[in-house]
Amino acid sequence: MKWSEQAWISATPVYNRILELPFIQELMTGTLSRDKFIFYIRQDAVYLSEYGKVLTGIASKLNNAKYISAFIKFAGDSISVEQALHESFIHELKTVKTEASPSCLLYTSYLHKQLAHAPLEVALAAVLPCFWIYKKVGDYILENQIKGDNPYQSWIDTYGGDDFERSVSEAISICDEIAGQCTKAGQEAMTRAFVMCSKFEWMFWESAYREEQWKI
Ligand SMILES: Cc1ncc(CO)c(N)n1
Repeated sequence: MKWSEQAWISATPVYNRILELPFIQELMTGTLSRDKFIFYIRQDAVYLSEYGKVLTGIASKLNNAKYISAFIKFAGDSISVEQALHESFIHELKTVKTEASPSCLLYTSYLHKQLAHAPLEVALAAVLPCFWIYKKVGDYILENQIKGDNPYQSWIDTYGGDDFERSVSEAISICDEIAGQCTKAGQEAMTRAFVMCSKFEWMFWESAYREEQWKI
């Protein structure tokens, strides 16, 4: 079995809980409150700018030209997606700089920590849920939504469908090729990071629904 197949099996209970989240269910029906969605988009802008830096950092540690250009492209895409979503949902030109919520800070700090201190394959596994879970959630919504006026359709179309699919398959196959050169213990460490970041994806949406604030 490929590493990715086994990693997905390990993360499936978390993925199923993500689909049940009110944020995802209401995003699908279009009933999600605009305030909750805007809170999410602002936090996601913070997230994506850190995520782009982590992807660039991974690129700088890779040795294979094909992988390097893939990760540089992923980093560039994360910036353009952020800009496009920001423009379509937050129309004001100047937005106040958003402070990361506790969940957003936890997730981005974990990614930076893997990049700084973990073996490269573990950092790779840590960024994979960002691709794979979004793709699965985007497809789930596209398949189950009742077509009509959904104010969040451009978000759904960004992650469901074919364009994002190519990047996701490429990220999965790079992880599999690198996992193939790792020991069993190395692959297990990859899976732990993959499951951990899948939990952070759950936390990110769950915290956006609550418009999570700092308690102090
Ligand atoms: C929190 C989060 N994870 C993954 C993605 C997809 O890139 C995103 N936009 N935001």
